[in-house]
Amino acid sequence: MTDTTAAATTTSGAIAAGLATITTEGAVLDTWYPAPRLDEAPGSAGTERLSPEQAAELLGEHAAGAVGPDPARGVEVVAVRTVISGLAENPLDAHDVYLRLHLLSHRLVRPHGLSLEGIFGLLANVAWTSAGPVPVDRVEQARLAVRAAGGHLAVTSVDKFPRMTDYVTPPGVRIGDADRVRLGAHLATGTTVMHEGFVNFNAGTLGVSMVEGRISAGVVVGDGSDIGGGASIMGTLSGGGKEVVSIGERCLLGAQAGIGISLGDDCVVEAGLYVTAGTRVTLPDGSVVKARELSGAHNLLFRRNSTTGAVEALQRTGAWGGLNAALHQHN
Ligand SMILES: CC(C)(COP(=O)(O)OP(=O)(O)OC[C@H]1O[C@@H](n2cnc3c(N)ncnc32)[C@H](O)[C@@H]1OP(=O)(O)O)[C@@H](O)C(=O)NCCC(=O)NCCSC(=O)CCC(=O)O
Ligand SMILES: O=C(O)C1=N[C@H](C(=O)O)CCC1
Ligand SMILES: [Mg+2]
Repeated sequence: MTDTTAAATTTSGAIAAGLATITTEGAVLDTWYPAPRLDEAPGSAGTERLSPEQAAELLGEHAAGAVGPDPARGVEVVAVRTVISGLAENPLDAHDVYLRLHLLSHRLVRPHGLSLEGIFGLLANVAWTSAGPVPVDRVEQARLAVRAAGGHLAVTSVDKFPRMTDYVTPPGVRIGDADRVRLGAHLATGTTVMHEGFVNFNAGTLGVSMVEGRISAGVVVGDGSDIGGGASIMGTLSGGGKEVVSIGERCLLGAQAGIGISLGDDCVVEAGLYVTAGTRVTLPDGSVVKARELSGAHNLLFRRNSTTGAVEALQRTGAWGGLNAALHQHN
């Protein structure tokens, strides 16, 4: 796993061997790729099943014990090798999508560095359980089978994406609640995601950050920025939003604040203030602009004037204090 996040050239592809969970009807529930890699000339796209010898060679001697049918869950685990010929091309199937999500979480590709077009149609909805992925219509059968063996089936989520840490556990990060980070999140070294924080797929941090709020799909947060408790960064997957928001370096999004425009570097949003693209913002000279006109500007403080109620953007002076180094340097 590299830590430099080679900005993926969109011409490159990827190759990985992995273990896939497949239902008796042939639906792919997941594929885990322990060591994916980028490749400039990977060959033709697609996924092939591996022979036991190939699986041992590419995944290690323990692969043999990890494959085979699991009647309790109604699935079979198979060893596969997946090739993506070009990351700019759209994903072909669920194996391909899983490899792309792994590339992001392994920090081999930054958010927006590959196509994720159509992924919701390619991914199965899965019950993510303590016994592994289970088809949603087989949960009760799996629960009984696990109980019959003296166990207890925990279902942590029912979703198209598993939590990242069950597939990729990047070094140099802290995550208070693993359920809050989906596979496909990109967490740079020095990032801490506290329990209230959330990081979606194709989104995340590019440097040291404190994340106590929500980083929506497509959003990237620059080095040195702090996303305060319960803060919201608007996404574009639902609700009509069109602008993919980014947060620059050394920004502070205050607790319970929200932002629907991009922030440049060294910006602060007051705790509790939600700045949407259409918010009318008063500037120091008294003029009023829509917040979208300030999108990406550096060094601004957004606040709601507590005597007039007007949202104001002020040129920032001084520092908000920055991140507490002690919370990040030992990640
Ligand atoms: C907006 C700021 C940045 C302002 O702070 P500053 O330190 O820059 O300024 P200040 O010293 O408070 O104020 C400077 C001057 O501006 C005035 N002033 C300040 N805010 C004002 C407002 N809203 N309207 C009108 N005037 C205002 C002050 O009275 C003062 O005036 P004079 O000059 O006349 O004296 C702050 O209030 C804020 O919201 N910070 C965010 C902190 C945060 O949320 N961190 C994330 C923690 S996350 C967390 O804690 C987790 C908890 C959780 O889960 O919720
Ligand atoms: O990184 C941590 O750990 C943090 N802890 C604080 C707490 O426990 O309240 C909040 C900020 C980050
Ligand atoms: Mg939990």
